[in-house]
Amino acid sequence: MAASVPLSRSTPRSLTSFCSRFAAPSPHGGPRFVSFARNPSWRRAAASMSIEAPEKATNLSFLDRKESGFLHFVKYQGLGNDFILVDNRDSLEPRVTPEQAVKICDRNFGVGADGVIFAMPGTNGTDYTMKIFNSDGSEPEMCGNGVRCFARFIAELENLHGKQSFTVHTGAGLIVPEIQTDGKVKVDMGHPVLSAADIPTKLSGNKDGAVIGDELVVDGVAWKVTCVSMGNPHCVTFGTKQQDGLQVDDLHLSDIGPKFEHHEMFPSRTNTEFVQVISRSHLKMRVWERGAGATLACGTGACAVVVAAVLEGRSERKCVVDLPGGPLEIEWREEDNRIYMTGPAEFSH
Ligand SMILES: N[C@@H](CCC[C@H](N)C(=O)O)C(=O)O
Repeated sequence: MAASVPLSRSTPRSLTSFCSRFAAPSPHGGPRFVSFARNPSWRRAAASMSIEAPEKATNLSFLDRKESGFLHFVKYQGLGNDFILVDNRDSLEPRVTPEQAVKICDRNFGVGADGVIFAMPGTNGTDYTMKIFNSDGSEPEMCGNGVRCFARFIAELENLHGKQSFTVHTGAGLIVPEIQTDGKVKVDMGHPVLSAADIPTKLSGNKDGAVIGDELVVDGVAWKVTCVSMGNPHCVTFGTKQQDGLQVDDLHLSDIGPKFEHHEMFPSRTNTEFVQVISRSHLKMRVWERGAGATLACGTGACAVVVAAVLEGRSERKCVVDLPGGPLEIEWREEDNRIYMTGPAEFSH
């Protein structure tokens, strides 16, 4: 998306008033994204928004303006899961509140995105901290597609080229994305968490506390579910008790998704993945995300799907997972119990 919003006196009233509601103060007063100037496509598609129409003529691009009251941002997407990225490297205080994030993410009255991501200084010895708000303003622990976008954003901000790797502190702990020479990003997503209490789910689980192929009644239908946390909660299903073997294209996601998300068995709500097995190394899924609804892709969801498929004996540990926005490569390594996700992350034009 070319989100260029040069506000002027002719700016439509609706846009001006929208901007006024989420203009973020600049604590240091300096230009935030000086590095935008390096990349011509950023200069076109990166945007800033202000509470007021500029009065004075200037030769500077609006991206380089120093006035406080501008929120500078860019958009990235990973397989169509799209995010507004904000340079927050000077502070652990996000420049945008959850309420403002809801407005910015609105696809009709705002910029439109599945979430807002902040690039913050590192904590606990990491290079950076990633914070994210969902489009409903809630704050998830982790975001797989988001961390790939985050890595590309950092590389652009820091003017880094070629293979690069960072340590990123997230609500799910340490995450390590590595930009590959082909521009894709491979992410060490850490270990999956299987204990019901930690996911969290009230489903009782087996003797180890894991919920694998358990029954969950949703709207009178008994689904078979496996629950996995990738830092954030996931409920994965391959079908109902009656019908094992979903045709995911036939699902009415906006009907069934919210019923899983808000089910009483998930005290922190849940992301839900509906999965079709194409082969033992090829899965197809649709996702209903907590706090964002139906999205085109979910990285943590794709990881959870492979873990669930392995635990249910449906797939190998290395799979291609097809999402509506495209494929991700996922591997759950036996040697170290870590999950590796590889996929694209692109600047939104
Ligand atoms: N799309 C993300 C997940 C974003 C967070 C999720 N909605 C939640 O609330 O847990 C991904 O790619 O992992």
